[in-house]
Amino acid sequence: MFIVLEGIDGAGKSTQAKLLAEWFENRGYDVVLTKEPTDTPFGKLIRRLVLTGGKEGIIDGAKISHEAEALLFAADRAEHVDKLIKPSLEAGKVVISDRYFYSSLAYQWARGLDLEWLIDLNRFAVKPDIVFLLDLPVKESMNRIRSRKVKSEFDKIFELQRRVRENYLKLAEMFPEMKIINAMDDVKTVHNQIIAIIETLLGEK
Ligand SMILES: Nc1ncnc2c1ncn2[C@@H]1O[C@H](COP(=O)(O)OP(=O)(O)O)[C@@H](O)[C@H]1O
Ligand SMILES: Cc1cn([C@H]2C[C@H](O)[C@@H](COP(=O)(O)OP(=O)(O)O)O2)c(=O)[nH]c1=O
Repeated sequence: MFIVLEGIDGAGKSTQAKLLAEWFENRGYDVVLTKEPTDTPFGKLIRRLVLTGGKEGIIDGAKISHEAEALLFAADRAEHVDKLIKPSLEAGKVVISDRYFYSSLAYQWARGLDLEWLIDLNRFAVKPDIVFLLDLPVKESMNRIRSRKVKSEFDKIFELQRRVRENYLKLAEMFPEMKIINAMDDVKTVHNQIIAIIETLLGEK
């Protein structure tokens, strides 16, 4: 089974991914907990070129184009799918990924790129069985991760996150595997919402 967690920064994805992995492990499943951007050289390249502490990616004094950003995320994902996700699924493991191609659709679309081009670019990515979209107002997510962000960047980040949240909600209407979870609730309640859906899914398998 392949499960993905999506949502804006600070929505609770890594918290819920860990809890979900433990839930499966306690039931005897072999679990692979992973994330994008990855920790491979491709993911490290993205962190160095694109995610420079909340600032725009800069190479030799020039900003990286949004197209180049999208291609870097897709290259990291192609390696992720080929080297970890596909082999793990073929070995019968449960794969839980904190972010996947839906992040590229939501974020790179919010940067002004064409959604159809982004969907085409990511067509190689195997479809998950289910995607939990942890949805919450940007104000709440920003409160949760206040310490992570530079204050001067606050307004710019807020506006981008607002667009990203809207994009995710639009994507949830286009991709039936996406389930919207109210991430405003406490950690345990959000976990229980996720588990209820997983149990239904396991019952169907
Ligand atoms: N349901 C929740 N209610 C309140 N705080 C939460 C909740 N889930 C996570 N947090 C806290 O919010 C912060 C961001 O959570 P995290 O799981 O790292 O989000 P993400 O991986 O989506 O960026 C962390 O400090 C975490 O402990
Ligand atoms: C996977 C992915 C992430 N992102 C963005 C979302 C986040 O703001 C950022 C980094 O992801 P994040 O989950 O914050 O990773 P970390 O905390 O380990 O740095 O990258 C994209 O813009 N496109 C993508 O395809």
